[in-house]
Amino acid sequence: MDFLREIEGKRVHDPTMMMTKSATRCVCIPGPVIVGAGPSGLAAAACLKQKGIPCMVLERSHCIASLWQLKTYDRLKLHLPKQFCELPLMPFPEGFPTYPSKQQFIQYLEDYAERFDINPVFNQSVVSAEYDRVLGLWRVKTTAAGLMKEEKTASATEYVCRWLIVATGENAEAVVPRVEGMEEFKGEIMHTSLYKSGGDFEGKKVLVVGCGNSGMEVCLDLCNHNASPTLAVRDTVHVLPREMLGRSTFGLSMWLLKWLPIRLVDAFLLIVSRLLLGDTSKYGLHRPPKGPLLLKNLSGKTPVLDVGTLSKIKSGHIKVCPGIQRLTRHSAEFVSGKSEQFDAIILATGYKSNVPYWLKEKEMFSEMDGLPKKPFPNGWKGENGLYAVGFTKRGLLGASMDAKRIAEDVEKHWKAEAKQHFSLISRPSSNTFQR
Ligand SMILES: Cc1cc2nc3c(=O)[nH]c(=O)nc-3n(C[C@H](O)[C@H](O)[C@H](O)COP(=O)(O)OP(=O)(O)OC[C@H]3O[C@@H](n4cnc5c(N)ncnc54)[C@H](O)[C@@H]3O)c2cc1C
Ligand SMILES: NC(=O)C1=CN([C@@H]2O[C@H](COP(=O)(O)OP(=O)(O)OC[C@H]3O[C@@H](n4cnc5c(N)ncnc54)[C@H](OP(=O)(O)O)[C@@H]3O)[C@@H](O)[C@H]2O)C=CC1
Ligand SMILES: O=C(O)C(=O)Cc1c[nH]c2ccccc12
Repeated sequence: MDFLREIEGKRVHDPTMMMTKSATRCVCIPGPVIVGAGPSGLAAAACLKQKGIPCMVLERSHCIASLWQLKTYDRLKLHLPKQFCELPLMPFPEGFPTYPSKQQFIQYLEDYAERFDINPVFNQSVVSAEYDRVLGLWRVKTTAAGLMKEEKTASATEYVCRWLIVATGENAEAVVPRVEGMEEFKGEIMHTSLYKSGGDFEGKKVLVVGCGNSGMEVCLDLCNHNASPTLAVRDTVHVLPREMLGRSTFGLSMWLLKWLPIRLVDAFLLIVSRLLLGDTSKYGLHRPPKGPLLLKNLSGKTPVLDVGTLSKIKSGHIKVCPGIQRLTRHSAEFVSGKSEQFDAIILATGYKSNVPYWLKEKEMFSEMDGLPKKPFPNGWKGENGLYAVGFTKRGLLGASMDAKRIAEDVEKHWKAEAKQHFSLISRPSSNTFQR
């Protein structure tokens, strides 16, 4: 990282330093700092690199794409066809199947980082980022992830930069709901981010809470490993077949949306789903009043793309129950008043952004959900060189769109500033300082 310049060692004016008597390293970055080395951060870095703009990527984990490498289950595949999941500037390898496996996707991301020579600084958790109006620069503070408290303070670093690109993702933290009686329950309670395989639950009765794509697929996986899953569904859900009429449901929807209003495309999706899947409400999966694409657009709620779970529900291998009321030592009581014994509980209750915890600038991101306040497609740009990549609720496709826009925008400023800099250094008088 030859473009780094350590501009300051000990910072005597730093209040934390005065308290801890330790040093905060301060590093000045000429280009943007990108927070997060997931697909979004990598895409932004690649687009910048292609334009000759250096950047620094900070990652709290020890590897790239930590969500995919560390927090997803073994049987996971992309559930949108590969052409909708490619990052900019580098297609998937020819031999990849339509729905690449998690391992294939991770390999692609590793190759992507190598191809664009992206070398994130690992084990760096960004704990605060603040715009310094006097300097006109961002101050991004990190601690070394995984260290003890004292060591963390000792290894604190402040990165100073002109542009800050937030790429920490919509899925940065697991949502773990409070359920009455949770501490009494004797079996294991695990969030899907820690779930790997149904093999760990063979022969067990498992309650899966939440029926998004994770909950539905985990039920199928449990079933395939001879466990007995029950799915707790507290609300309505759209289940669509992953494919219809020989095409991917997602691809077909995007194509139809070019010609037809969303209302009609939704009506079409519901008719075909009814023909292929039957009436899902017969099995406890009631559909929302709004159509699947309209609901996705308005609330970000992703329809479930069925990869075989529904047939296991129909055959009775997966049971469906209403939401949980409370837990006891060995059982769950549902809102219907019924209760049932379980050996383990898997919380498929989703994820949330962590931006409000560390970004001190409060204009761009909502404090409520940690997502940009401006609706799609305008959420990528904030004030004073602040950007967001991967917060569109439109998966990897949305992240790629953001990354390209951000790189184009930064390039404008980068060129303008380089020009200014050049004209300053090339002016004869600029060689001498006039006091
Ligand atoms: C199980 C699952 C399957 C999915 N499948 C698909 C799919 O098939 N197609 C699709 O389009 N989308 C899918 N998604 C959506 C998913 O959000 C994207 O695939 C993608 O991972 C988003 O990339 P990202 O870089 O924005 O976020 P992430 O992949 O979450 O990466 C963010 C990175 O930022 C790091 N980070 C977070 N906070 C900090 C901090 N404070 N300091 C430093 N680093 C930090 C994290 O460690 C992480 O490495 C899936 C999501 C899940 C959970
Ligand atoms: N193969 C693939 O490509 C896969 C992709 N994904 C993607 O990953 C992302 C995350 O998906 P997922 O992990 O399923 O999370 P989601 O946010 O999509 O779903 C969470 C589910 O948990 C329910 N829930 C939340 N809180 C509670 C609570 N307190 N009590 C009961 N139920 C609760 C929600 O219900 P409610 O609707 O009522 O809030 C919802 O059904 C999505 O974008 C998804 O599409 C996930 C798995 C596989
Ligand atoms: O996987 C996700 O959560 C996505 O955001 C991508 C996605 C999956 N299914 C969809 C249906 C409509 C729009 C986006 C998606």
